[in-house]
Amino acid sequence: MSINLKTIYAFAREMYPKKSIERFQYGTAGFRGNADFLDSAMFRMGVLATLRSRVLGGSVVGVMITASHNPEPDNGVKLIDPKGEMLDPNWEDIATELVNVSDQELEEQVAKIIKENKIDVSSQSNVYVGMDNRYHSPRLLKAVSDGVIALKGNVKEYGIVTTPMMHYFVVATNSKGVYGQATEEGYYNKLITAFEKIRGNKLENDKYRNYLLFDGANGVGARKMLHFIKRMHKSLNVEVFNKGDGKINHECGADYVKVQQRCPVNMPVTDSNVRCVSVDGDADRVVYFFTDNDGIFHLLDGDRIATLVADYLIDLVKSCELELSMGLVQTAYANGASTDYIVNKLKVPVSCVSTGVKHLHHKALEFDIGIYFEANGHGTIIFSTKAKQSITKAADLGDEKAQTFLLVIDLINETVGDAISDILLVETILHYKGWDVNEWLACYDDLPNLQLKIKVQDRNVITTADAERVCLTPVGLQEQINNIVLNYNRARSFVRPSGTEDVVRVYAEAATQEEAECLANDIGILVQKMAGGIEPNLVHPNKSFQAHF
Ligand SMILES: CC(=O)N[C@H]1[C@@H](OP(=O)(O)O)O[C@H](CO)[C@@H](O)[C@@H]1O
Ligand SMILES: [Mg+2]
Repeated sequence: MSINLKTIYAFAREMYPKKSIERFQYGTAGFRGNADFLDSAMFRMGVLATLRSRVLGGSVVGVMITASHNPEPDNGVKLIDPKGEMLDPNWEDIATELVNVSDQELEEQVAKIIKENKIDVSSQSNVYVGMDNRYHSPRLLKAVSDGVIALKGNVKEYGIVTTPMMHYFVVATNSKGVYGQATEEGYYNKLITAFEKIRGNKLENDKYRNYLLFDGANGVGARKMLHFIKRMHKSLNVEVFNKGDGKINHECGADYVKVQQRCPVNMPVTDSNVRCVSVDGDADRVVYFFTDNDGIFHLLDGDRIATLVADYLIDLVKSCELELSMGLVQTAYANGASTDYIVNKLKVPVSCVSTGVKHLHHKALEFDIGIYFEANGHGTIIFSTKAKQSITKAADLGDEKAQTFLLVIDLINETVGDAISDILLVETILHYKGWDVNEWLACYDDLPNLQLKIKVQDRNVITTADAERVCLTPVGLQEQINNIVLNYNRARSFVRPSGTEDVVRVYAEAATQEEAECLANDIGILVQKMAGGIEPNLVHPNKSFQAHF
């Protein structure tokens, strides 16, 4: 097979010309931005995925088209490496260069990647592509596929799927079916079979009620949840809201509920103490919430899920009498109270890494059982080969707890955070414990906290170290943050440039809600002053925070 690189240039010039002069950066989760300007980046990512697969001996590489929690006009693209991980960091740089060259330079740039990585262009290449349900996703999916075809790679289109489903399909194929069947039906079967076997026939237990309200964020998660419901024989009674008739993520979804700390729209949370969940636009994150007898909203976020899961897995390991190392990975956004609870009560070591699941996943690989969750609800659990082998051995010897443990592993999408798999896991644990939401909430008290977004001229003037907890530049900013934090009780604050939006994020937590709000306000004003804020009224001096989000 010979490849004429001129076809790439012709394609690019005629069908996918570069429309934007703005520099793209492969960020926390790939390229993101207004969908009108992404066609060329999509085509080029199709080209790159083909080359990446060739470098890796024809293993399947995935491409997911989604802008996750971003607003409706945005879209994005990220590549999935063969074991389900995010793209290799060296290739993130290659991707950034490829997306930013002009149409005229494209042919030469592709030739350079081929040469530098010693790619045999006649070798096999296999790329899977999937997309979320944004109206511009089909157009962008075609651009990715055309990129693969331009380099004579094989492309398989999965249509509308969640991000974690794409990761699952990639791993299932590359593991030659050991991880599961690489079809939508195979995915549902794997999770539902494990869930229903663990749950058995008794659907309610003590205070646990078999009833869940599900906010689908008008994204792909809603329609996939409906597929689950159809196949689940009522083992989980779920009602789905925000199914897709409104704008994606608009006043709903996991990001809205977590950041605004309030219920999503169009969800009748009238009964108190009913478990509710919100997933984000591509269903890789989930947060729980409920309103209590006084109508007060309570959030059970990624930190809560992580602690619930850790507690349950510690019990399973103990009852199977296994020697396995366990670690929990968080980011600086984790609530300080959750970290204290994990270290002091659960006695599990905690690591703090930079934002973005690729960092958490990487760290979690160091443990036999690595639990990782971002506070926003994005996370999963991964098990080492040693862990799986010793649990399987115990199960084969007839240990019933070990048999349950294997089913729990099957229920978890180890390839990446998966909102629906995480929900099924949380429901399994709450059902096992016989808990309602109040018992779960009572594990520890969250420190009040707040996030602000500040628009600045160039967010990259802020650089950080120590898992983003310390600002290196602008010089002097960190010292001033430290001084402000001293004015508040149990306080912590940090700032970092977002990797998915053109903003600087401010995080603040303190002993009381009022203190957290004042602290966020002080730090926000400081950032505006020292990092070139462009909308001075974003941080309102009277501490009314509505305007910031
Ligand atoms: C504070 C926050 O929630 N940040 C999110 C957000 O990243 P930023 O780099 O903060 O924009 O999107 C990422 C991708 O979905 C997610 O991994 C991360 O946790
Ligand atoms: Mg997402």
